[in-house]
Amino acid sequence: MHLNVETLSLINGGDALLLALMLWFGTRSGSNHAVQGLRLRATSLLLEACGDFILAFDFKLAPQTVLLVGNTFNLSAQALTIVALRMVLQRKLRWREAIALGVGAWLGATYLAAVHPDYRLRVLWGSVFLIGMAMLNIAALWNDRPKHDARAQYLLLWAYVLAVALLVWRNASLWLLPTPPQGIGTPTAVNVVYVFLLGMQPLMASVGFLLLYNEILQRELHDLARIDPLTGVTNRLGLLEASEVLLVRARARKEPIGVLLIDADHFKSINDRFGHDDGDRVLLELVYNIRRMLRAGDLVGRVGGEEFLVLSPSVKEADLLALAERIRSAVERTSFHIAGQAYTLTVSIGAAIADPSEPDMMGARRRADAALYEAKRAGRNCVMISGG
Ligand SMILES: Nc1nc2c(ncn2[C@@H]2O[C@H](COP(=O)(O)OP(=O)(O)OP(=O)(O)O)[C@@H](O)[C@H]2O)c(=O)[nH]1
Repeated sequence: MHLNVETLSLINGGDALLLALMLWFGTRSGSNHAVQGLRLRATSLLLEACGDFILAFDFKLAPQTVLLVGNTFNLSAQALTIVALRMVLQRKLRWREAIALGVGAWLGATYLAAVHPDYRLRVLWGSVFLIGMAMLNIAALWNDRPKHDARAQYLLLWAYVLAVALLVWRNASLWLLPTPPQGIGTPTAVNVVYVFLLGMQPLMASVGFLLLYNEILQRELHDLARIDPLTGVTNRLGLLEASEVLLVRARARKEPIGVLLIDADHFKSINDRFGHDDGDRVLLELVYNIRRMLRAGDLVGRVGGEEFLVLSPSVKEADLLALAERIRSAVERTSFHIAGQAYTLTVSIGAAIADPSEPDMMGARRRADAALYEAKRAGRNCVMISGG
């Protein structure tokens, strides 16, 4: 079988076109920016396919047309991919940088083809800009990467690192070969390998994009399942998982964990007087007031309607009581604005200390519950700590 650059380009163009159509039709139902990113990627594949077809039929076209039009398609595709990837990752889009790199590459390649023809210099010029584009993608994938469950993100990152290596290899080969090719259409080993690997890039990058999209969706679902939709704090499931992590850490450090159970007093009367919507707003303000009193490592979660749990690692009893008192008094001093009127609210708090030797947090949670019950019985708006 004889595989030349034209045949490979025809196959590459067909692949890119098919991928573009699949990606376009497969993302028609969604509308979030990750989906818009995939659609932009489909558009860039379409442009890539056009560039490949130009190269496949270069024997029918004037060399200047091949160069000018082919480069326009390919560089636009690369620039769009930068923005598409950033859309999927929800990063700053960097349209300006993408366009500047594309235009810079095109102008230099055109000059080095029409005015001062030098194939090696032209490839070098183009490669510098393509490496710049790949670096923008690498930066998007590397910065703010999640600590866990980021396999697809790393995979795509390595694919771009390999693309940079391929460009370096191509240039090194061109400058070191005794008889370098005079154009990409010349059937040398370097050109064939380069075009072959370049042809795999639409498929690899598209699979990478889809894996990344799936990974981002999984992460969002994971977070959504652990966040209370009204207040934005951790829900019961999130608290359960976090308390296991905190307990493991507490055992390693041999330090206790403080537990606070905070319950709004007479919350039913707020709902009855002002309605559920205003009651929801009061809950949001209450959470804000609890959060602003916490230390960096503390965690607050919603365990029930108007009941919140605070986990405070590495605290002694006195510090925990001081924290509870700070929260109680902050809420008491706050004016909650409901229907244009200032309204005060109080909270009762039950506190308990979880010893790191305990098998789980359930015992401490029960003790905090009992202390909360005592606080309610004692007249509310106070803090009680479990005796053990
Ligand atoms: N607005 C709003 N109200 C809620 C929500 N979840 C629970 N509630 C209300 O919270 C109130 C809790 O009432 P109770 O359990 O009687 O407690 P309370 O009125 O705060 O009285 P004490 O706890 O005994 O001081 C009920 O009216 C619930 O409808 C919510 O998400 N939004």
